[in-house]
Order: sequence, then structure tokens, then C-alpha cells
Amino acid sequence: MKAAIIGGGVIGGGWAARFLLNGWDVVVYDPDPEAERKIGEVLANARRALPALYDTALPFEGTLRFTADLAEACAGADWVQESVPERLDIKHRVHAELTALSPAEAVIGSSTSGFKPSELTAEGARVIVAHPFNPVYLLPLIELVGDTDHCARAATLLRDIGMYPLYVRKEIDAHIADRFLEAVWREALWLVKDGIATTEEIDEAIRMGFGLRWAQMGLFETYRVAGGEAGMKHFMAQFGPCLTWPWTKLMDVPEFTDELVDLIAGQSDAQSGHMSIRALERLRDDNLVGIMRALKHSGSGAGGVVARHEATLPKTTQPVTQDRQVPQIWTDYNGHMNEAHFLETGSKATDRFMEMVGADADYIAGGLSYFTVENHVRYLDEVHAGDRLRAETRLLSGEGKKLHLFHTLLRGDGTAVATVESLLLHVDLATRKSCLPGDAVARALAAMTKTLAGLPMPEGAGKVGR
Ligand SMILES: NC(=O)C1=CN([C@@H]2O[C@H](COP(=O)(O)OP(=O)(O)OC[C@H]3O[C@@H](n4cnc5c(N)ncnc54)[C@H](O)[C@@H]3O)[C@@H](O)[C@H]2O)C=CC1
Ligand SMILES: C[N+](C)(C)CC(=O)CC(=O)[O-]
Repeated sequence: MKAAIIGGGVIGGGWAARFLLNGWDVVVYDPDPEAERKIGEVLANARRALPALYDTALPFEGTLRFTADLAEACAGADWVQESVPERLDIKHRVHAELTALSPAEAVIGSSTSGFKPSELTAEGARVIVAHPFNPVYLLPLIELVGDTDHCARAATLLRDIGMYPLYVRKEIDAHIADRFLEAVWREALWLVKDGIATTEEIDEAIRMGFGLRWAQMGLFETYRVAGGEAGMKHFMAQFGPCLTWPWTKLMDVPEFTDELVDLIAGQSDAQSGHMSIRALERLRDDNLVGIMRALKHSGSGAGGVVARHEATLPKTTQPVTQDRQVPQIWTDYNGHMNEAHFLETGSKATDRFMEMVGADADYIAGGLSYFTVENHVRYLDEVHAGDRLRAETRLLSGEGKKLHLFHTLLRGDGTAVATVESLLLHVDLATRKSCLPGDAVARALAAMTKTLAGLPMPEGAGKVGR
């Protein structure tokens, strides 16, 4: 698959990284002589962040090219994404060329934050709104607005690269999400201008409270809970009258005078000027990865999107039971992967092995499973954030109620970095007592045992179950 990225600034760079890290070939067209350097830096941040959301490897990266020839960028593209500055005259000029140069079946998306499809297509261009959120390589939301068939094709491709397409049924300036951002932004400008709060105090008011709620429940679900046992109706009855009180300045906008711009920029420098933008991006990405991984556990919000995408990625096959990238959040104060995550990788390798022999989610839902009763971990070498890490699993014994596994954890360069030897007992989940496995699992283990018969024990094995 090929993506053409037209305009490779903050947003175009993020799109390029999202496509590339999902295995697409990417060609970037941007007249800025600095575009290649900037995209290289965005990509470096994306490489440490996006794969860290997943407990399995993403597809191999596609190729990245830069071109000064717009026709070459668009030729054979499956997706052409325009991310040039938010000016309608520039968008019109670029869209006319993209419509003429792109394959008829290609999606042509505009990253516009606020222009409506009727404005973008007024001069005959074939384009839809595909509005992303920064950083595009991590945040799944894309607002799609415009021709329904075109949007439907776009939605399918977006899901394949782990994104969440939200079809906006009725066009409106600034779509859905930016209307909220705009409301909050305008209120914040007044609070600074009127000397009520600094930029830092406003950020604390968001991140210490409602910002945490929004990521996992949005607005309406949060307020439903805030209504107590009586729910949404009680919430609306209690806070309905406030709608007529002066709790907002929404219809009134402060003018960007030099004085206000200097005040805000100065406060922002005092708040965050000690860090470079790239360092702030890495801090933001590490936090987003941590939050999204927590949400993945419960299947909520953006975490649910990652979990659903992960389920579509190719599964490992014997003897490989794990294949993933080491996330930043797995590293510790020594600058390498913390000991706990070697065992976590071994544990996930056991889960995958169980699946491979038929002790999968359906089997467990049927009331049978394995419990680990002993582990032995040997730490052989260091692993760092961003390293590829895989596990190869050898069945040592699978007779009766016992399952004895030996996982070798290998770094991307093939070096064995740890072994995790695990002893498990088959259990009946109703009685919580050990019992023999079901026939299909017993047969799969017996067949595997036969294949492995006569092989020597792996080096370092035999430390548990004695
Ligand atoms: N920055 C943000 O937070 C978000 C921006 N957007 C939208 O994305 C679009 C791009 O915004 P940013 O990336 O922030 O701007 P930017 O200023 O970072 O990047 C724009 C890029 O377009 C290039 N460019 C200018 N004319 C061009 C042309 N004729 N052909 C190809 N490239 C050209 C520039 O050299 C520059 O690299 C806008 O429509 C904006 O509303 C959408 C979501 C969030
Ligand atoms: C400020 N903004 C209007 C450019 C914001 C967006 O369009 C989306 C985002 O990433 O916040």
C-alpha cells in the first residue's frame, strides 16, 4: 500500500509515521527544505511510542521517500493526505492538482481542522475531510466528513492502521472535536487576559481533574455518573439552572493584541521553556502510551481501539510465542528493561503456548485452564527500550496434569537475554482443584511431545518442579 503525504509539517509528519509503522510505503511532498529533517525527528519519536502500545509486533516498516514532483508522489497512491496550512486558497490549489494526479480510487483526505467539505469541493475537487489529532501516530481519532462512499473506503483503511474513524453525518465548521477544543481555548484566553489564572494554573486545572475523566469516559458518561444513582436526569435537574448563569464567555472572543500574545507566550515560556519541543513530545508520548496501555486493559476508549487492532495483527507460530518491541515504560532507573518484564514476557509466552495447544479463551470460558505453580528466571543480558524481543518456547513435558515449559527470550540481534522456565498445573476453574486436561488439549500436547522426543534438554533447563 502507498500513501502520499502532501505537506510534511507537524500533522503530515505524524501521518507519515502512522502509515510507515503500519507497513505502508510513504512518499512525502513538501517544498520546505527542512521537511526531511523534521519528519526524521518525528519518526524517531514515533518509533519509540507507537509499537509500545502493542504486545505484539507491528508489520515491518514500509519505505520512506521524499520527492519534489507532485505527480510522482500521487502516482499509484492508495491514500493521498493533504496537510498544508489552514488556508482555503492554498487548499483549493493543492486539491485541484491532487484530484487531477491521483488514481480515481485513491482516498484523498484533507487534515483541515475546520473547513467543511462543501467549502473544500466548491471548485470541483474530489476530497473528504480526514481530520486527525496530534500526535497522529498515537491518537486514533479521525473525523471523516464528506461523500459517504469515499468516507466508507477511508474508514476501512484507517481501521487497518489502528485508527478510529468517526463519521460526521452533518457538516459543520470545525467538525465535532474542535468545537470543544475551541470552546475551552477561548475560555482559557479570557482567564489569562483577565488575570484570573496563568497558563500553568489553567493546565493544572485540566490535568489534575477533568482531563483524567475525559480520556476514559468522555463527557456524557462522566456526567451520568456525576448524577449519582438517579443518573443523567438528576444531573440535568441539578445543573440545568447554571446554563442561564454567567458561567461562560463563549460568545465573546478576546482580541489577540500584542500585549495578550506576549503575556501568554511569556507565561508559557516560564512554564515549559526549560524543555525542547522534541523532549516535550517524548514526555507527552510516554504519558499517552502509559494511559492508553491502562485503557487497553479495560478495553475503554482509545485502549479498546488498540486492543481491537492488536487482535488483527498476525499471531506468532511455534516455536515463537512472543514477538514485540520493548516499550519505554518497561525500563527502570538502570536504563534497561526491568526484571519484572522478563517474567511478564515469559507469562505472555505461556498464554500464547496455551492458545496454540487449544487451551484458548473458549476453553477457559468452558471452565478449564492452567495455573502457574513455579517459575525460574535466568537473566543473561540487557534489553533496552525499542529493542525487538521474542520468545521461543520448548515443551519439556505435557503429560497428565502437568505442563512444563522453557521459554528462551531473544533480543532482535538473536542474543538470548533470559530464560523463563515455568511449571503449570491443569485446573478445573469451578472447584479450583487440579484435573486432567480436555481430550483435544491432551492430544495436542502428546503430538508435540512425540515430535520433540529424543531432543536434548535446552541449556539451563530443568530448574523447576524438583
Ligand atoms: N497542528 C495541529 O495541532 C493540527 C493541525 N491540523 C491541520 O493540519 C493541516 C496542517 O497543519 P500543521 O501540520 O500544523 O502545519 P505546519 O505548518 O506544521 O505544516 C504545513 C506544511 O505544509 C507545507 N506546505 C505549504 N504549502 C504547501 C504546498 N503547496 N504543498 C505541499 N506542502 C506545502 C509547509 O512547508 C509545511 O511543512 C492544517 O490544515 C491544520 O488545520 C489538524 C489537526 C491538528
Ligand atoms: C488547534 N487545532 C484546531 C489545530 C487542533 C486540532 O485540529 C486537533 C488537535 O490535534 O488538537
